Amino acid sequence: MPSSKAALLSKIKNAKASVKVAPKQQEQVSSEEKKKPVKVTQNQVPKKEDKKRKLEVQEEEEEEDVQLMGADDIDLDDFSDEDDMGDNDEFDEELEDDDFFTKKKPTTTSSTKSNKQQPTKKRKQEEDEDDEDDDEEEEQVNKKKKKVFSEENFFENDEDEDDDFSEYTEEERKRLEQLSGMERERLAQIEEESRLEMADDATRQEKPTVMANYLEDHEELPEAGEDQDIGIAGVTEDLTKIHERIQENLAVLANFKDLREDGFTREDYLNLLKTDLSLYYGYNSELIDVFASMFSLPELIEFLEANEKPRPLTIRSNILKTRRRELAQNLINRGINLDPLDKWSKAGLKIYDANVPVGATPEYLAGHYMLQGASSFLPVMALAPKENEKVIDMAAAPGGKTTYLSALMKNTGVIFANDVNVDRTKALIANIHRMGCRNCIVANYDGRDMPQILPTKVDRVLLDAPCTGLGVISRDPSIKSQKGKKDIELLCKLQRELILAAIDCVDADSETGGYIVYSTCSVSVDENEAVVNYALKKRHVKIVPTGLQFGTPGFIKIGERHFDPSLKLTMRYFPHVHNMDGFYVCKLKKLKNGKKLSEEEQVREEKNEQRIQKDKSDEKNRRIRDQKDREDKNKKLLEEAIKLANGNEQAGIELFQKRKEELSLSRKKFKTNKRSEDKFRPIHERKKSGNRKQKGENMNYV
Ligand SMILES: C[S@@+](CC[C@H](N)C(=O)[O-])C[C@H]1O[C@@H](n2cnc3c(N)ncnc32)[C@H](O)[C@@H]1O
Repeated sequence: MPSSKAALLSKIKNAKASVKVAPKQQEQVSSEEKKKPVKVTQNQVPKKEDKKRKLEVQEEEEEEDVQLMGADDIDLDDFSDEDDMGDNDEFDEELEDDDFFTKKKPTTTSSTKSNKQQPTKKRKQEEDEDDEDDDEEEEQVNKKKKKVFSEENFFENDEDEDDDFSEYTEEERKRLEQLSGMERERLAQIEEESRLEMADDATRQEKPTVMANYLEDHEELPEAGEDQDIGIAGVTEDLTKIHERIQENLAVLANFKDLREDGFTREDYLNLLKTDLSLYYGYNSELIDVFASMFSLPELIEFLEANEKPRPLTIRSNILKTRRRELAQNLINRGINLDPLDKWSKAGLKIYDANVPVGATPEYLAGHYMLQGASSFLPVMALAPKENEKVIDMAAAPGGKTTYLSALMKNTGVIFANDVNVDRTKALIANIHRMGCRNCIVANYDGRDMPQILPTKVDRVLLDAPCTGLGVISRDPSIKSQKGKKDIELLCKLQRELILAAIDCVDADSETGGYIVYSTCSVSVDENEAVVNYALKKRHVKIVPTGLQFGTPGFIKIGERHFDPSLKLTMRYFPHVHNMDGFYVCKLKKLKNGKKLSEEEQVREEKNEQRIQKDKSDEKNRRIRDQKDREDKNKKLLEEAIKLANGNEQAGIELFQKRKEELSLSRKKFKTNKRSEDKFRPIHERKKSGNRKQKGENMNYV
């Protein structure tokens, strides 16, 4: 340490002493109290013994909790499926002798709760480690401090001095008393300056050197959206190093003003971060861009991390064939370790582990359940079809949602289960049969054509649209590298066309329904909010609440893009927030049949309508005029005929009628001649003469 700094610190010690402890107070402190351990300040670590005791108490309490909630004592009412059964009397009656109430689940179930126990142990271990860390840290801090002050040779024998300045030698106290107020102020100022200087030193020492380190190993910084070689040409750096750089970069971006390295912009750091994220997690740069535009940086990391872990395995019990508690019991007997899915579902079961393949049990083959991700329940619950309704599942294969719709409708009404992919309709048909659904008609059309094909409008439509699958990356990691902006673009065009078709299939005047649910298993805004926003502009629909108990509201603003405020009624589900597949659910109510036009289209349409009306009235006036002309002509002819009959009215009328017949005959002859001539003339000329003929007819008509 430079000697000037040592001198400065020595002054500070004196100043601290003078400011902190007034001589009078000092006298009041008994010698015994002086020997007491220094009081614990905010930054100090609590004593190990206290911490240990606290942990023991905490652990005892948690053990009690775990015992109370132990696997053997699971409340079997949790398996009730009454809600989903609706008012179906057959299922509503309680099973009085249901041994589910008395039987305990096999002890293997305890692993279902081991999640609850684990944290306690883990926490204790962590706390112990923390304790050790804290102690080590404390020791190190003390060592450092001792070192600093021993350099000053000031309080070198006083181990506690830097924790508290309450103990001073007689000599020091005398010196303190001699200090004038001004000196104290001056020294306080010096202390402050020195403190700032030291803080600055510390910051400088801790400042991460992300960019400098990167440029030591690389020729230049990565450009925005640049994909780095990974796998094929070999990973350019080891992942640990990339991970460390990600952490440091995040720290810099979180405190950019203080931690940035000179000469680098925020954008440089962001580009490097995105490149590192795509290398570390194995995404193409386009997808990282898509996600980075949706989440804050810490949330982006959480999302990417969540995609690395599997989601819980869930099944949906089929109330057309069984009750959930019955199914649960049967599966437990087969060694499957499960629990009710959650409060919000009366049909779902969460599987922890199984000794048998869950997709091949006799119960599965008999259609007692469907293997289905928890988030796939949600669009069907939002659509909430009623018994005896007409419903379309526009993109239905392999039928997870169709079969749920069928169960909620208790096999009544009709479901048009459609899918454009003929191979996938085979799986759809198989599932419909296995699950005992008798109200489904399977169709194989492009959903966009359905409004024209279906003979009738329906009460509700589910459009579980084809999408990029950006919400189910943990199930299919190939999405990370294989999907990009082009896929999003193509799919959102199809999604827009499908959503309009779905709306056009619904009867706005349906007495029980008039609803459309749009869902995807993608998290991208383009495939979700942007599609619904488009539909709001094109059709007479409004967004209504989904009726789902949880979820994150849809985006109404992202970057520069703004959507209709009602989009906050739509629901999003994220792997890192809800521990389920990423999903989007929007419920629409159809207000009026027909298209909704843009302002420009409306003006055009109105002008067109006015023109049609004008044409109609012109035609009417022309007819009246023609009629009047004919009457005038006839009157003139009759007068001429009477004149020719020398005033004999009767003879004049006869002459007039004869003349009319002659005119009529000559007109017929003219027509026939024209037609036979026409046969030998080219079509375009015939048309022309036809036009002329019409005009001529009008002129000759009497
Ligand atoms: C997300 S999957 C549907 C999953 C299904 N709803 C379920 O729960 O089992 C999307 C489906 O849309 C189908 N599809 C794609 N384009 C379509 C179109 N133009 N019309 C109808 N279906 C389409 C795909 O074949 C695919 O089966």
